[in-house]
Amino acid sequence: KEWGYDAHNGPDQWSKLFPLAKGNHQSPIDIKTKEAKYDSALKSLSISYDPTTAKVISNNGHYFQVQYDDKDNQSVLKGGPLTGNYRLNQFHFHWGSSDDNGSEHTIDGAKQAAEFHVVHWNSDKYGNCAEAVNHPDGWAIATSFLKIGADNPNLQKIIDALDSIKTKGKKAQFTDFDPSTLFPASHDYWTYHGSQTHPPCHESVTWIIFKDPVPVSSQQLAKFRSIRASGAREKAHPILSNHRPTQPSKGRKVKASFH
Ligand SMILES: NS(=O)(=O)c1ncc[nH]1
Ligand SMILES: [Zn+2]
Repeated sequence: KEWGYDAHNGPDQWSKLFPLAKGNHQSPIDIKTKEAKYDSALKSLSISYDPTTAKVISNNGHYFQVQYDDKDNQSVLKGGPLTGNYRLNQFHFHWGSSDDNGSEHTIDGAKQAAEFHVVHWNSDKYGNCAEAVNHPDGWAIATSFLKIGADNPNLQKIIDALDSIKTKGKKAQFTDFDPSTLFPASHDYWTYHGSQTHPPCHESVTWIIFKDPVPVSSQQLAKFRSIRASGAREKAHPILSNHRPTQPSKGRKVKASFH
């Protein structure tokens, strides 16, 4: 009985097996832009990725992800709300069953078509990504919203790889990809402390959410939905939607890097 996004194993059921899902610092949340306070102490973000550290694209049955070689600090995120080096480990996306929903975080209640998560871990303090997720300052996730518009050429290499990882458990070699090509031109961001957005839902994430969206065409996004939760020899079960609903903010303050 694996967690998922269907009625029988979806977000409302997760806390039965993963009690952290009922915590007070859960993600995603709704970003109320008028309540987000500008914080002049927030530094500018330093994003430095080596595209050759991209290694493998895989289908874990929940989404597809690209994993990076994180044996040293070749691809790191620093600055912003962060102290020290956060090493790039993987990226993935969340989407919905139609273009009018799909993001996990919302902006003043508005859902975006999809959401891009670039996962990093605190390599100054912890030995690896899995260890870091057990600590409040362990992870940092840089996030951009995808908005329906023109074809995004920076997504095409990913989309062209999806046919090779159609079913759960499949992997394929994938390199020479810089995730910052899917960040907006402006690095204005909101930041708050929260959790992984799916089990085990550890509250170890500094979220860094870019204000401006990046484009994706409806046709490109439709290809995401062809990825399957089912294995090669099982009945086809496309992942039409894999976003968690927003969680109570429980008094948490969202800070803004911009006026
Ligand atoms: N969606 S997320 O980036 O918060 C995540 N990745 C792995 C577990 N949870
Ligand atoms: Zn995610």
